[in-house]
Amino acid sequence: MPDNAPRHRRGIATVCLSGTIEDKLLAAAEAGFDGVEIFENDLLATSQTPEQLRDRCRDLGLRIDLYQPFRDFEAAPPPRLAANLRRAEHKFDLMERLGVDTVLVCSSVAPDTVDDDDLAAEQLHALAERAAKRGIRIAYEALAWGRFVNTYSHSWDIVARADHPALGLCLDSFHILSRASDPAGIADIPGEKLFFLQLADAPSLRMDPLQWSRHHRVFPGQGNFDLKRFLGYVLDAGYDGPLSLEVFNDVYRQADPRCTAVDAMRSLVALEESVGVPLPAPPRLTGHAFTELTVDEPTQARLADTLTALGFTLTGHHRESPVELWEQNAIRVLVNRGSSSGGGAGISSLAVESSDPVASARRAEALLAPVHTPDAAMPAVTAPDGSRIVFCGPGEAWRDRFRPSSEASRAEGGLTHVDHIALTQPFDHFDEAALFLHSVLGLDTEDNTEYAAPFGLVRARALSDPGHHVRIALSVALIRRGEEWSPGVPAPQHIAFATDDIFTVATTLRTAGAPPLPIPDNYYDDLDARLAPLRLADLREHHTLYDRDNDGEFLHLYTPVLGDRVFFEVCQRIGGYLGYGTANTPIRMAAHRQQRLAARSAAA
Ligand SMILES: O=C(O)c1ccc(O)c(O)c1
Ligand SMILES: [Mg+2]
Repeated sequence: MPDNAPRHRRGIATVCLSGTIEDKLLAAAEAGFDGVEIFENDLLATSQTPEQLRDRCRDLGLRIDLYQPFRDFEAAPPPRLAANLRRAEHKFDLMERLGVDTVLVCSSVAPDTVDDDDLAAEQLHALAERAAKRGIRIAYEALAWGRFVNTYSHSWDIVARADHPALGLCLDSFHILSRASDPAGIADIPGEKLFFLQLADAPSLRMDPLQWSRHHRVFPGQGNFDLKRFLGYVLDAGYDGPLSLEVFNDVYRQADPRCTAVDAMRSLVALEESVGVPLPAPPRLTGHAFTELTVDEPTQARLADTLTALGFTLTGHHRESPVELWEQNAIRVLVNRGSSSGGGAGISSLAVESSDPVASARRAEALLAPVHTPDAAMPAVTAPDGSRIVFCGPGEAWRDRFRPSSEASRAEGGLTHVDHIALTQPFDHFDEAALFLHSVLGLDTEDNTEYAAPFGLVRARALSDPGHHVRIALSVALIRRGEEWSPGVPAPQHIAFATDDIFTVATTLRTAGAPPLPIPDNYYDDLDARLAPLRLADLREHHTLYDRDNDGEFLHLYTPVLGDRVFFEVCQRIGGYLGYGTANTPIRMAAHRQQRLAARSAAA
């Protein structure tokens, strides 16, 4: 898209959003969409008349861009054509009342569909002829699982054959990319024959396309499809209709539609950027400026003890708020003695060093992130999990807010910098959070795994800036956790500190009376069998976990959980290892569980 071209209108299908059509329309409008695709089931379930819906959309500033879907029309056995046309006329009546001029006809899936392109073209021509009389257009879409028509090139062949001005194509990125069709041919289709464009991404899965499509679609940028390339061909063809999102997804079906709509809009803005619509570029990130923990009264002493044992020093007090600054080399932990949001302690802010905090905030704003600028030099945004991300400039201006402690200089312990921050996401916000970090901060996904943990399946996705200065590891339960098994347990979070000498850190911890989280012998026996690390005895002695890949090694240990949710990791990267030791996470979880039970029975 050239810079000065009017931008494409932005749309969303009601099927993307949870709730009834009233909730969906409001959410779409509030997120700034220009139009909607009305999914038939949403219309059937409302008591509003089509005229009322039309007026509601108009009042909300939404154009109804598409009515969908109309199924099993083309290449029906000829005796059924009359009934199909009658069915269509009913829908045309409805569309007139709604004030929508384009209907999506998806390729037939009926078992008795006839394998005959001439018949398909002839029937679609008859449909278009009737539609044209009423000012209606037919957008024909090849479903990836269509009985005979399941590729865009096949659908284009039939549309070209039918040759009617009221008949064109609906292209849906899912159907095209899920079958690994080459989208390059789209550029050769005349733009005026592209009536509608539906955009969806999806994770790579080996799965029947229908199941994949109906349950696992995600918004652009949240999956593995190359939508930038796809959209490039569509725009090259001269398409000038709306960019409309059509995502069938089990999580979004039950999530707050207002969050989903904002997430959806963010995905579209980011996709537009990838095809040349300008946004403020993401400034370079150079590290974690500070991380703030909000801690309740009962947990404060334990946190102070743990930080001390890890080699931190209390170096300052906030001039206005009950916030302490703890430091060690390039690590700054803020301890906010305000009331935590539950669970004893929680990461309330994550501050990154940006080469241009004001530009970071401008980009965030363009991507619909809630921006707070109580201090223009240090703007902040709220992430989907509710935590704050603060953009700090290179000059450490934030330090002015702290009165240095008289008792302490900055310690020079064995921990050097923040390696990563790990945040368990609320069930409904995982894909949204990953897209947020990717688009707003410019982080890229570098690790995507799933594993079976003691309390269920976990999906983990780590994102990092290109220089590996800011790494954020997200995880989520794959299936919503039952409350009975884990009543009120808040999502765990941890900060991982880097060291060049993990065994010395472990020894220091033990000497300080705060030994690392115990790891069972079974783990080390297996480690010996699998990887036979050179320093197995040291690993075992120091309760240090181990991982290795082709590029290097990873050694890591953990503290117990403080309160119910926060703990620390200490890790040492050797060579070019870029992972997070994710394979060891179930071991760590079981060990934390054991420690929690032991603490509980000691208290009883
Ligand atoms: O899953 C379906 O049936 C369905 C319906 C309409 C669409 O546009 C689509 O892509 C899929
Ligand atoms: Mg579709």
